[in-house]
Amino acid sequence: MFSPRVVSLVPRTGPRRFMSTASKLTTVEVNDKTGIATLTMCRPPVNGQNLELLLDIKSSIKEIENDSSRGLIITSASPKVFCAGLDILEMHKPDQQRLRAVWTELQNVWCALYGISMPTAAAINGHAPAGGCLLATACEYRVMVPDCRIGLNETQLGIIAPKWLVSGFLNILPKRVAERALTQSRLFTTDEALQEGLIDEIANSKEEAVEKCAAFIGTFSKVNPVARALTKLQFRAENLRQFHKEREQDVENFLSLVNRPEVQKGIGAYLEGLKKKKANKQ
Ligand SMILES: CC/C=C\C/C=C\CCCC/C=C/C(=O)SCCNC(=O)CCNC(=O)[C@H](O)C(C)(C)COP(=O)(O)OP(=O)(O)OC[C@H]1O[C@@H](n2cnc3c(N)ncnc32)[C@H](O)[C@@H]1OP(=O)(O)O
Repeated sequence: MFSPRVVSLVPRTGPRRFMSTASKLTTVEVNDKTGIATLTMCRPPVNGQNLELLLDIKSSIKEIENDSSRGLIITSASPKVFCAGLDILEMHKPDQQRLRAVWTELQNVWCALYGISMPTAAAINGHAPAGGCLLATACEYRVMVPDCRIGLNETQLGIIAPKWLVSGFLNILPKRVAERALTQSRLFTTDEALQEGLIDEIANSKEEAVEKCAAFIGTFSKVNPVARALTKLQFRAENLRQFHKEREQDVENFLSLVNRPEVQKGIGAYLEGLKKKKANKQ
């Protein structure tokens, strides 16, 4: 199902690049000068998080961690979308084993990104609903391009974002704003996200967003890395501990929720809506 990764190292002069996986759903590029790794999601058209993309993101995060990079920037190869969240096709009339694996891998990706000790930043070069927002809020810093949307819109699909999924969001936003946003399925525009503190900066292009993320990571150059890492993990330990306690039950909750007839109906209607949108564009 998932082919072994092929790692090809290009010369150490100039930026070093290693293609993460044989399937190429993500790439990892390490800048030799700064030591910062950029993980790019490359599953057109919208980086829908299917099982293979999730496995690939997880492997790339682990690869970056093992390579002892100075920091991690996550971004997307798609021109308009950072990540559209879970691939809705994985949830519609699902294969049960695969659905279980999808949710388990979403948990694994979150856990790997949220709990990594090195500095992390998201260069949000397009829309970031649901699972896209999850990735961005697992990072320590967010830079977003104009005229895009970010947020947790699960209730719109009739599903409930569990506590661990909301914890990154809650690290950033006041509880009151987070509660209202989740219950309203609110997708913040770039300007609103900046105003509320959901993102830290706006950049005019993906390149500028990556540069700003690198500058953020650079601010730690004079900080003791072990002290930094332990401090970060101290802030995140309680959410991670709670997650590990509940992760198995969370998989069962997810399966039972997604399999409910009314939720299946809602997901089907949502998919139809996405298709109609495309037809209206043509
Ligand atoms: C106690 C708790 C118990 C249990 C917990 C249970 C559940 C919790 C689960 C919650 C976790 C996470 C959930 C999710 O991530 S659900 C996914 C939510 N995502 C969305 O709603 C985004 C939908 N997409 C969009 O809004 C737009 O596509 C987007 C991203 C703004 C881009 O717009 P645009 O550039 O105009 O592109 P199109 O809309 O034309 O889309 C192009 C193409 O992609 C298809 N597509 C888009 N999004 C998805 C997706 N998420 N999955 C699959 N496919 C997607 C779209 O249909 C088009 O396809 P086509 O074939 O028509 O070209």
